[in-house]
Amino acid sequence: SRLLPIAQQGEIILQQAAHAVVDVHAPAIQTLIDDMLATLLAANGVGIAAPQVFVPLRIIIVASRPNPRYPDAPLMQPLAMLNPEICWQSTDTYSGWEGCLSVPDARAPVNRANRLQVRYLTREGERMEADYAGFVARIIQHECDHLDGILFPERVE
Ligand SMILES: O=C(NO)N[C@@H](Cc1ccccc1)C(=O)O
Ligand SMILES: [Zn+2]
Repeated sequence: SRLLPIAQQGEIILQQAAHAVVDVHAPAIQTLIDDMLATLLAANGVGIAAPQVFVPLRIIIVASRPNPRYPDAPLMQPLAMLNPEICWQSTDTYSGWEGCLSVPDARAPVNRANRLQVRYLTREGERMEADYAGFVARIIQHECDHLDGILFPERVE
């Protein structure tokens, strides 16, 4: 895997909507997923979206785990979600601290839905629907915002 450059706030790519992946099995898509994961781990991140590495595709990786930046984060296997769609989210929201690999040295409390249901394709092309809550649900909302060109400071009330 390669470490990819991470777009910083101000890059136009971060303000644009990304496009759906058509061929999940394309070698370039599989390589991109591997490189996004390597880039995320090297940055001690818990999530990343393809536009952050200058690729306007609807691919996110969710990889919560305790690390120096989020010591209380729950541990999960890193998960690539292709063409993710939040198909339901709870009306109850809760505030939590967020950061972004594209917005350096910024942390702010953001209100997010506490629970959600997301439909996505796995990197193997399998259609999934799953429920998430808490910090992992927060990461998913943060990453799906990137796919629509929204950065977390725009969510700060
Ligand atoms: O920039 C990203 N993701 O886009 N990475 C964030 C993800 C994130 C999301 C929500 C709360 C905390 C952290 C990070 O600091 O690892
Ligand atoms: Zn981000």
